[in-house]
Parts: sequence; C-alpha cells; structure tokens
Amino acid sequence: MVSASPHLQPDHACLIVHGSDTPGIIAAVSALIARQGGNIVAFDQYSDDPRGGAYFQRVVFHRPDLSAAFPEIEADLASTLGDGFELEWTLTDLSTPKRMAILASKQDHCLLDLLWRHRRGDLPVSIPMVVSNHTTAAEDVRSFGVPFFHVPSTPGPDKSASEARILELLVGNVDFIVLARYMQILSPEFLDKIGVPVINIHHSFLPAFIGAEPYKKAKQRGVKLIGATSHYVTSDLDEGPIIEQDTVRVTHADSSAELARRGADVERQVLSRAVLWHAEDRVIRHGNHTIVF
Ligand SMILES: Nc1nc2c(c(=O)[nH]1)N[C@@H](CN(C=O)c1ccc(C(=O)N[C@@H](CCC(=O)O)C(=O)O)cc1)CN2
Repeated sequence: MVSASPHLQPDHACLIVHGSDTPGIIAAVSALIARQGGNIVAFDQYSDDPRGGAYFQRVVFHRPDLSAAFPEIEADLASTLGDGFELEWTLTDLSTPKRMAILASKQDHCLLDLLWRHRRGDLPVSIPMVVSNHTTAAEDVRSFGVPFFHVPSTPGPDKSASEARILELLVGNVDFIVLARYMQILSPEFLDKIGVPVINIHHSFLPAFIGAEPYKKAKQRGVKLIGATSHYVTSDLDEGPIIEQDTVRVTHADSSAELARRGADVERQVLSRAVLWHAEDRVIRHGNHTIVF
C-alpha cells in the first residue's frame, strides 16, 4: 500500500558520496550534475579531516525526465568519482518510495504510529506487509489496508524455523525492515540473509539498559531521565549504529508502568524520525556510527 507523500519528489535524485576527502570533490560533483542537466536543490557534506579523512556528501538535484537519464548519469558518476577520485557513491530516485516491512510483537504503539503516519502521507514509503509473532494487531493492521502475516516464534533458542518463514516473506520484497518493539533477537544468519537495513527502536537511552525490560531496570536504578534509541540492527544486541535518540524527564514517583507509558511517546517520535531520515537517504553508516544529514 502506498500513500502519497510530500516527501516524494518527482524527477529528484539523491546522490550519496563517501570516501577519502580530497580537493575538487564538490567541483567535480557540481560540474557533473550541471553536465547532466540537473539542478542542485540541497547539498550537505562532512569531513572528519580535510587532509584525507573520511568524507561524506549528500546532494539532491532535480532533472527533467530523470528516469530516462539515470543510466547516463550513473555512467558519468562511475567514471568521474569511481575512477577519478576512488569514491563510493549511490544514486537513488526520490520519486520512488522505499518498501518498508514492519516486524512487531505485542506492544503495538510504534507499529500503529508508523501506519498512521504513513496513511497521513508523512512517510515516503510503501508498506508491503507487517509480520508479527502475535496476532493481537492483525485487525488493526488490516484496517490500514496493509497485509498482515502471523509467524509464531519457535520456543527455545532455535529460531531458525520462524526466521526461515520471515525470510521467505521478506527477501526480494522490501528495501528495509523496521522492528517496531519486535521482541525476538534476530540471529546473525538472519541478518546475513535478509540483505537490507534493519532499524530497531530500543526503549532506553542507549547505551544505558541494553536488552530486555529497560524500563524496569531504569526504575531500579532511580533515573531522572528515560529515553528511546533508534539504531541499525547488528548481531551485537542493541549496539548497532545509532540513528536518533530522545529523552523525557521522570521522577521518583513514577512506577515502571508509568515510565513505560511516558516512554512510549518518546519511542514513537524517535522511530518515526529515524524511518523518515532513512527513507530520505539522510543516514550514512560509518563503522558503528552514522552521519545524519
Ligand atoms: N540481532 C538483533 N536482534 C534484535 C535487536 C538487536 O539489536 N540485534 N534488537 C531487539 C529489540 N530489543 C530491544 O530493543 C530486544 C528484544 C528482545 C530481547 C530479548 O531478550 N528477547 C528474548 C525473548 C523475549 C520474549 O519472547 O518476550 C529472546 O529473544 O530470547 C532483548 C532486546 C530485537 N532484535
């Protein structure tokens, strides 16, 4: 299901460039875009050391009849940046929504928030399916016109059967996956096979309270702030590259249930920002960090 979004921009492309900083990159990219009939509408860059450190650049440009020109632009990029500067680059068409699958468990606030924002056109994505290890959200998901698949978690440490079914549903059909309070730890084998980015919302201000039940741990610790963190998923639980975080103040009088209630609002805001920025190609992974333009 696709909802029209103001974020989808016809005949607009997003160019991401990264590699080692060197003089002339901006001149080469801007000359290439002009040569290819494009007009730059947004530009940002970051270098951690102008003397050859890591370099990152995001350029959005408009070009009439973009899809017809795409192969020629890509060929020019390959010769100008690949051969000329030995830079890595990706070019995406911003008029095409990314396909986002959502994995969920019992907690539905992040799931329903994403579906609601998508229906309003606030997220430039399509949602081909929701997969959950519980059936509680099935009716709600289908009410948004989104297919729902129940894949029960196999009890015990061996999750290969349920993961195989999830892979069967997802591989080749999605551009990224969001874990909306999905409470199963994904195996390294799953992460190797899925082949697309996986974004998680962890209900704590990482690196505090990694793992299960962070609100209970926060209450036991007597914190004055709780938070949420959206990060890319790796085999190191809740330690993947952070995309977005936020916090909210709490007091000694708040029970762990109240922490969870107050934290849910932060989770929803943090995850939706992370999903929007990923969908707009604003997030570049750099080791275990991210550059967010
Ligand atoms: N490979 C990864 N998988 C997942 C990650 C991750 O970072 N890497 N994040 C988690 C989400 N999560 C916290 O945000 C989390 C979920 C579940 C658990 C956990 O201990 N789960 C138990 C089962 C719990 C249950 O069935 O209710 C388990 O899997 O044994 C910890 C943290 C999602 N997956």
